[in-house]
Amino acid sequence: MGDRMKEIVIATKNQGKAREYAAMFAPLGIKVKTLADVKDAPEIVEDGQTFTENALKKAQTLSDFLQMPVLADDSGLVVDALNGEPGIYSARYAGDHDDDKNNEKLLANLAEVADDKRTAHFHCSVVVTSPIKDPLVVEGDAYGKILHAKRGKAGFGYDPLFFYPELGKTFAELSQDEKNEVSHRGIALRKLMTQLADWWD
Ligand SMILES: O=c1nc[nH]c2c1ncn2[C@H]1C[C@H](O)[C@@H](COP(=O)(O)OP(=O)(O)OP(=O)(O)O)O1
Ligand SMILES: [Mg+2]
Repeated sequence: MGDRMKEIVIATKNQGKAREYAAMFAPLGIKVKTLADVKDAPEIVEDGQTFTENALKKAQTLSDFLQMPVLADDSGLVVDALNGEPGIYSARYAGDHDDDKNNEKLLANLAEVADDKRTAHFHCSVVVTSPIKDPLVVEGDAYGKILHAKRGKAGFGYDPLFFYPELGKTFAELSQDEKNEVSHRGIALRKLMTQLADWWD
């Protein structure tokens, strides 16, 4: 990592994501800032057709505004029995960023679906852009199953319904470090780390 890279700006309003990035960047001595720390940040409309398009738009909009490198994360839950829904619409599936309503709608739509058909994965596209360089793009996926009721209080979003078979727990039953070790976001960020220092300098 370049000597000057002590801080990274993430184009996110999601405090759950921000906590996860903060935990993963902390051991590297890198502090995380988010849209909450940026004054008069431009509005970003997530109208892409893919996670990666949306992440590119979030990052590029803010790095053009700040004239510095910016990271963005577009992520969501892809449910096989629902033809990939909610997918890129995960944040506004039922209510706009209403996790409880989103989880209720997911359970309702899966009510008739048998256990062995409740497979799903979380996807995460992470992009780093700059005003002058080609973007870095990485992705990660975590595979599991959707339960019939919530379990656990940690995490955010769909975590309480997402059962991760390898650990026999939902993502909401994992500590921050445990989740980062296996999550779509952790996988994507570890891929990014292998390229970020070269890109940054
Ligand atoms: O690890 C996760 N655990 C549980 N749920 C998750 C996770 N990762 C994404 N998700 C869900 C939450 C939200 O419903 C959507 C993300 O939507 P997404 O647009 O990427 O994020 P967002 O709008 O909350 O914040 P922002 O765009 O400002 O980064 O997928
Ligand atoms: Mg969003």
